Amino acid sequence: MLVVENLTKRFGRNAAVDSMNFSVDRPMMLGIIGRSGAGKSTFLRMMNRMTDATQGSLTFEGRDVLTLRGRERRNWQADCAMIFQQFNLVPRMDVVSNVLHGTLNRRSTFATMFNLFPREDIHHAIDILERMGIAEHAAKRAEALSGGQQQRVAIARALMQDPKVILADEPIASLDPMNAQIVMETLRRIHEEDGRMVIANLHTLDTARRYCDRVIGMRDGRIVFDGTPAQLTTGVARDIYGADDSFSEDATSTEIRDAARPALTARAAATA
Ligand SMILES: Nc1ncnc2c1ncn2[C@@H]1O[C@H](COP(=O)(O)OP(=O)(O)OP(=O)(O)O)[C@@H](O)[C@H]1O
Repeated sequence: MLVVENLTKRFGRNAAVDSMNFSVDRPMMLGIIGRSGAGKSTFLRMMNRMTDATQGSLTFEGRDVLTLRGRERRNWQADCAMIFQQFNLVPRMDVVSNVLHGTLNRRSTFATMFNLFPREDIHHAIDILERMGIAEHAAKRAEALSGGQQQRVAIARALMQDPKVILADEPIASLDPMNAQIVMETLRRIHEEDGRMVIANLHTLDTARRYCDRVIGMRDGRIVFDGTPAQLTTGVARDIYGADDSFSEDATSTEIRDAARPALTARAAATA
């Protein structure tokens, strides 16, 4: 279904992604972990065609993604929706209009200029917001919502595209543990109920273990681990994060715990 071969992205002499190879044969929840700068975002951006690869190939259901041009490329970007750490909503725009912006690629310039949305799209947007548990906020400005609610609006906007794949670039890195859990459960539910593939860059081991079917570990642009959550032992994690014997699982945890002992993220651990 997804085949990645020798995928490489160089920025000058630096290989952000270095000969990445893996394949996925069914829709699943795939987590990509690794310390800051490992190449996780660059991979998602190549898959979504926001960044061009230097070499290699990526095919999805037989579609040669990296060679798509024009309308075909835009169609792929609709099939492959992306959500981001900072939500990327229009803060002063109401929630339902933000969600409706997920249909932009199939609307005319005229309709876009005057913010005209077909009635059925508006109903569909509200149905999706209901599914996300935030329909009562539909008329509020996006900036009035909490981070967790804003991320669910961003997921709703992605679902408006009816994508085959959702790419989530550190979707919970800006959220408190409670909201992080709600957002991860939402992504898991979208995978299980709709059969969509979810690929999520994650900073925390326990999140990857808990929600993903398979985990890829990256270090310096290379895949250094590819396996099940059960195979992701502390020793393996130490390899991925490049930490020494003092590496502690706690340092990569977002578990809800005593507020007096806030959990450090892996990013914090890696840069500490
Ligand atoms: N536009 C760019 N120009 C130059 N170098 C870049 C660019 N984008 C990324 N890089 C470099 O590529 C490498 C991988 O970056 P990338 O953002 O993919 O890592 P990451 O694992 O997603 O890290 P983070 O978790 O901090 O986002 C880093 O060394 C980064 O500095």
